[in-house]
Amino acid sequence: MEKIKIIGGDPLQGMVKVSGAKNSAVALIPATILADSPVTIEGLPNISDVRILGDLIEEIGGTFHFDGKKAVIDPSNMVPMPLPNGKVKKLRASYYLMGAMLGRFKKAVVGLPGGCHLGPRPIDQHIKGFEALGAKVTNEQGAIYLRAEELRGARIFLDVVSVGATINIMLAAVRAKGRTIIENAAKEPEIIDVATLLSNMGANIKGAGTDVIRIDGVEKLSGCRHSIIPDRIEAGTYMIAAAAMGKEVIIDNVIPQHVESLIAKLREMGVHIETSDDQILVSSNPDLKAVDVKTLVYPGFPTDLQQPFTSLLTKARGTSVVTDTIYSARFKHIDELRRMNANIKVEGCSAIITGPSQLQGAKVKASDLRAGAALVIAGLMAEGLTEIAGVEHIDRGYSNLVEKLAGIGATIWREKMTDEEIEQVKNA
Ligand SMILES: CC(=O)N[C@H]1[C@@H](OP(=O)(O)OP(=O)(O)OC[C@H]2O[C@@H](n3ccc(=O)[nH]c3=O)[C@H](O)[C@@H]2O)O[C@H](CO)[C@@H](O)[C@@H]1O
Ligand SMILES: C=C(OP(=O)(O)O)C(=O)O
Repeated sequence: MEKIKIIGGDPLQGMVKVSGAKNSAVALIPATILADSPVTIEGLPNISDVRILGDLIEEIGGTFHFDGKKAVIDPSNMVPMPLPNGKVKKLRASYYLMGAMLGRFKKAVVGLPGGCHLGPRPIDQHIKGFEALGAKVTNEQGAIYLRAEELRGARIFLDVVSVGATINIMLAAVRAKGRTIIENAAKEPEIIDVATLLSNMGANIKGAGTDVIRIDGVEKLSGCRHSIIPDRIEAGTYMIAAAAMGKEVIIDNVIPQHVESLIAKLREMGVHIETSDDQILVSSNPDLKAVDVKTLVYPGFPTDLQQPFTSLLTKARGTSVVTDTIYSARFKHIDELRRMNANIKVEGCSAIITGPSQLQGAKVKASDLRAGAALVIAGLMAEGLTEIAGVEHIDRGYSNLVEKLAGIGATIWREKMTDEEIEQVKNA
């Protein structure tokens, strides 16, 4: 086990390159199950979620050759091997194996997924979609059993706007007989990316990126080449780090339109931002203003940036209120920020931050992926040494985070934890 160490206070300057989007990658890889020949995906992030999905692809008989950026996946010899336990518990997106295996084999057994603990994360809308397409779905001892004689297109209205359910239903529907219409669909850019891959494989999908998606089932999907979109959450994380400590930082390989809600909030705080086709320049201002933020579905402010943004707000003058309407309990980072001298209280689904506070280095623990990002940003701002445990959460979603931040001037490194430290963290 490793920890991240940061000596805070260094100004950030230079260019940081964003990797491919985690939340696309983890759907694109399972989507390849639906093809009958090899698929090449370029620009994948080198994160543990991707590597674990690669292992799962191999567990069901596929091949996954990954060089840290490009993966060649051959689905031709895959079989509907049950995956009730094991690696499926290590990430959230293993739920996409349900839709993809159901779509190809008309049956699947997949354990309930893991991923970040953000309060309840039901998958009832995924199951409602599979059932509407004709699958019988049961939950037996924590694994979902899916079976269908045949899949038939259906009209499905999602009760809640869900990224995972929208993509999973698309995966199950692309090879179903007839037309599927998903209403109240999620509109995140990752959904368009997955629809683009499926279309290049031969699927017939219209409307991805709007709240009505129409899919006309086809019999066969074939291999192709696909280039993934940049990670808007990783880009946002570096933009927030730059707003916290940056002289002038250029975020490279970003689609500025994907982070418009963040750009608007940073400008409201007084941060200077310039955008071009695929870069964003962020220059900070020592006197930042407090702002209120509410997380919403895309194109609203993303819940995945709520935690890192909260760290930044400790530096702003006045009182900020951050409300998470997607995950009302996504506040496990707050106690750790308080340990670092932040003045924050949580009321219901809101965090109330009073600033500015000069954060102080401390030993803290990341409880989940974006809590980890929040603590890294806090460590960059803090006086003295911060030590962050729980690095395995950060490794789920950030490719070379330490190297990228060191490359723009941060004093940050990884170190092996001693047995005693591992014990202390486990018991905390
Ligand atoms: C792998 C991946 O892409 N993860 C992202 C995805 O997660 P995920 O796809 O799991 O999140 P959803 O969009 O499904 O969840 C949105 C909301 O709907 C609720 N819900 C969802 C499904 C369901 O069947 N029933 C239900 O009630 C959830 O509890 C949550 O309150 O979108 C989240 C919201 O943008 C992001 O935080 C995650 O980073
Ligand atoms: C919540 C997240 O991931 P996951 O859904 O994979 O747990 C995230 O990326 O912030």
